[in-house]
Amino acid sequence: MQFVSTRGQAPVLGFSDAVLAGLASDGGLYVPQTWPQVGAAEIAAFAGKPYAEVAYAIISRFTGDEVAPQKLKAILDEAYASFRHPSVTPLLELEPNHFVLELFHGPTLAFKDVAMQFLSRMMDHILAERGLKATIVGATSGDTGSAAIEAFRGRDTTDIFILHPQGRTSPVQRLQMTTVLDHNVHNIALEGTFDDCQNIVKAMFNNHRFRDRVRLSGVNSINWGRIVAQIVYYFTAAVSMGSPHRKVSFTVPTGNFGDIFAGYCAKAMGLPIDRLVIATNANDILRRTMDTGRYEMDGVAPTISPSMDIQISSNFERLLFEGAGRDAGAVVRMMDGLKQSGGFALPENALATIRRDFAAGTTGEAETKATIATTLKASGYLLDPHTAVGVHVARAHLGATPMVTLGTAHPAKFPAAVKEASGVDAALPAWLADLHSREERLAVLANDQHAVEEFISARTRAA
Ligand SMILES: Cc1ncc(COP(=O)(O)O)c(C=O)c1O
Ligand SMILES: N[C@@H](CCOP(=O)(O)O)C(=O)O
Repeated sequence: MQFVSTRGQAPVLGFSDAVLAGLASDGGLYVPQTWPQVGAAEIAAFAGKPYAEVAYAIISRFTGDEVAPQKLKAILDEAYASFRHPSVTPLLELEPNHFVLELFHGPTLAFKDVAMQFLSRMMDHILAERGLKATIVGATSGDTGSAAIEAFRGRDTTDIFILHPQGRTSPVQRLQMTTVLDHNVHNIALEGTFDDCQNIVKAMFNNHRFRDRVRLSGVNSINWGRIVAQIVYYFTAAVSMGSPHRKVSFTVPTGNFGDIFAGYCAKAMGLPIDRLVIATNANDILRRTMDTGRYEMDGVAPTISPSMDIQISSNFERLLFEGAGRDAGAVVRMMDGLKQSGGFALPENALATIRRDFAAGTTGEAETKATIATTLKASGYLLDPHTAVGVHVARAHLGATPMVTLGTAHPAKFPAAVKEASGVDAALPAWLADLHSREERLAVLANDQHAVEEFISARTRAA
């Protein structure tokens, strides 16, 4: 399997090189050259299989012969043994025809663990085989950072540097990152927003001298290695709802568009998905884009679902590439518009294609809190604020087709918001119970690419 950049100028790469590259050298994102297909009989046969086995069936289509079958199986078995639920990503019925796919049974209580537990082992394997070390960078609004740090901590092949927006994550999210004191873990609290963190990460990738000198690699969902692992749970969820004989819709609390793009990939591979519903919080750039056909930035407002406080939704570029008929030139024009004037109009063909597969809705702050409270009262189920954004939007899109809302985080990651909405204290699990008394280590840096590069250069072992 080969991977091409959405901007058409970077070299075509195999799986391992695409994973190590993270962002393509032309600033684009890697996507598979073609979509491998999974036939109806094979989908049906996934029923009742262990999660790691389904993961192998999906992911091996992308790794091809680059990773030996036994090695890939071992990586997946180990990755999903770290989950505290035997199904890994269990599905429960919230109300008639509406289900929640719980993606938060991994070590850091958010859906990011599903991909990160795989990616860290895969990168470790690729680097060890080549006798290399890499510098991992990531931008986080809270969950990617903790999942990445947990997955990469203590590894010899990598040093990891995570940028989070100072004061804009929940305290639990921050502590899950800053209390990990392993020698290869470095936390940077940036004086800026998540978008600033992500801009600096992308700018470091586009500084080719720096990128090559420290052997830069990324763990945000710009890395194809993240997306590929997130495709799997769309298959397991749909199969347990009766696919391929029955269509299923998904509502996805959305920020950087990685999670919902994985749903699009599953559909492109043959999974009978009806609608993919984008659920945004008050930072509703994607819902507005769907309504108006223009992607227009207008500032980020802090919300009680902070992991989705995003304006520059990186993976939307992958969808634009697909929607525009894989016209890399059109993608470059749109991304230039974003850089120069903070917005762009979608070409008509792209908008029509995207509207065929996707719908969108927004949940405001008051509605998020009300959804947490009313859901608890009606069904005894405690939602985290991100999943609540999804549940509220999903309810407006319920129909004959079963709807699955992705449960992206555990409520205990956002105790203040959950308590305010429901009166309930969401307790951390035993392995995190002493989180608030652990020692913290972090560096506060200005929103300045040069300062971040100097910080990394002085500490990485990969240079
Ligand atoms: C809890 C939670 N929900 C939803 C999202 C949005 O997911 P994505 O960025 O893949 O759209 C995030 C962050 O990515 C998150 O941490
Ligand atoms: N919400 C994310 C933001 C980064 O998203 P990613 O999926 O691209 O890594 C977070 O929790 O950090």
